[in-house]
Amino acid sequence: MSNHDLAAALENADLIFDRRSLEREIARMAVRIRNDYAGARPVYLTVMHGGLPFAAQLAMELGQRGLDLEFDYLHATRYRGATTGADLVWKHRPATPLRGRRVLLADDIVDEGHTLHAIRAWCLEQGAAEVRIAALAVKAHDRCVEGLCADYVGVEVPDRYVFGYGMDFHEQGRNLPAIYALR
Ligand SMILES: O=P(O)(O)OC[C@H]1O[C@H](OP(=O)(O)OP(=O)(O)O)[C@H](O)[C@@H]1O
Ligand SMILES: Nc1nc2[nH]cnc2c(=O)[nH]1
Repeated sequence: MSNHDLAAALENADLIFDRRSLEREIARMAVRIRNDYAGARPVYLTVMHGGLPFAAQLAMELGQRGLDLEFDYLHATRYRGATTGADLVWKHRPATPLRGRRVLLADDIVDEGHTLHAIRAWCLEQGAAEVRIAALAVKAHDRCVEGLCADYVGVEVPDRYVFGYGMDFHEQGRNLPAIYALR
């Protein structure tokens, strides 16, 4: 049994976005993305693990609107189950050649922005023609890396540790269909 009990965390957290409101925001985001990528077939990179539920939901909304995607994924982590960030560790890099391609990154959250900043830089080093970021959530504070800004954002979350809809509480709770913020 983990020291970090999910049931206790839920008791000590506020539900800030339920599934219906998140999926409504994802559908809105899909309309913008589909319009921006008309005639294109982007490489769609899911940032594991946290980006998985959001990336799946967004992909379906895009497919419904006629935008085809080339799927691949990567895993770069700096939290590794903890609630504060450290150095970024790459666990998997995408196999798809990125040279000359339009890349769309799908991740759950931009907090301090270090993760997506490094991932975007790596994609550009690989020769990507363009890299855009779709994030389910951005955290409201002024500690974000300069120059890192998501192109497509679902919701803004408070400056508290959040979990659910892909985001973990000590590697638990990723498949909760809502976002919670610890008090
Ligand atoms: O903006 P930052 O402060 O860099 O934090 C955001 C990153 O943190 C989380 O990943 P994490 O390192 O927890 O890996 P995980 O997706 O495997 O949980 C999240 O999925 C983002 O990728
Ligand atoms: N689960 C989770 N992961 C994060 N990575 C960066 N910030 C957060 C956060 O608030 N919650």
